[in-house]
Amino acid sequence: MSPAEVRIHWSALCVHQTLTGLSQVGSKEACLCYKKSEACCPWLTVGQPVCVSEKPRGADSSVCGLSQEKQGRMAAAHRLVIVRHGESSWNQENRFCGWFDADLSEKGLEEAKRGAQAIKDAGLKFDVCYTSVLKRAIKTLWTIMEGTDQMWLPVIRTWRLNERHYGGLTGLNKAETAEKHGEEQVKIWRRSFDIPPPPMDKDHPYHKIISESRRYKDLKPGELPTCESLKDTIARALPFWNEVIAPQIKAGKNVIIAAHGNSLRGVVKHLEGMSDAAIMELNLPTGIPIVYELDADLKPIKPMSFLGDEETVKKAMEAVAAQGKAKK
Ligand SMILES: O=C(O)[C@@H](CO)OP(=O)(O)O
Repeated sequence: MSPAEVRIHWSALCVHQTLTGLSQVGSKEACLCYKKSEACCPWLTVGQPVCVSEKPRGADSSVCGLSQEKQGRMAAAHRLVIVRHGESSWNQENRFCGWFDADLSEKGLEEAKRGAQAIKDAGLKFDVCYTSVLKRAIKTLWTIMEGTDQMWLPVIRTWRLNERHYGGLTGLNKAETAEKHGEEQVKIWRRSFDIPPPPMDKDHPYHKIISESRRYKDLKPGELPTCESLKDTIARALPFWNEVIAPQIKAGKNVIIAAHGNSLRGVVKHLEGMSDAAIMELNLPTGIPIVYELDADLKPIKPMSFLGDEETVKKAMEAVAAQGKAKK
């Protein structure tokens, strides 16, 4: 067995589910796992053992460490921080939100404040901030800027980082929708890669407030969606990533993106080269900043790292996944 080359955060393993030995991962004493497919984790080689703990069982702790040479080879050229907004009032009510401009709940504001503190504690500084045109993401960003004393930074807002448009499901309770249509169908609507929810008709209660909002007046014909799959969301977010954000990162700017569960899942899928199947299982927690270390080509050199304790992150991800379950 060749020595483990990468120390990996266990929650990142659970996210990708492309590693063997996951049953051992819950324990702090977890040992070696192996990547089994090319689906994701570009920083790992298939068959390469990876260490999922500080001290793998039955192995010398030096097995975990990166050699000096490896550390040099894997040095990050850039760092990117992404953060999903804190809990919104519609997250709290468990309603499909999409392009509806729900505000942060009190808990969401507290989550954003904790996220700000974590960024401050990590000493992260930014040069430019990107967010959507929806207040739950904008306020999360403000809270982080305030809490880290960086309120002077430039902020670029774009509809291209908006949440995925939930079409006709907008405003519906997720658990009630699961009772009516089944949990499987709701999972398909929430997490499938290319199956969109039903479109939002003109007589939908939230059609006017969303589609006639002044913030979208400059969109070109055909750009204003009536519903979006994750694939559609990526298709409108990626041009902004490629044309605006990526060049800034490559120019050496420290970037933070405060956006939404699904627009950020799109960014993660793109960065990590995740398969359409693997992205289905990724649920991003609200308000917990995520740090990526990137090489010069903006490929991650290690798994995403959460600025939050493992247990909180795990629970928050599970809670997001469970939103689509029917009430018992
Ligand atoms: O309702 C929404 O807009 C999103 C994010 O809150 O939900 P989901 O996690 O179901 O994609």
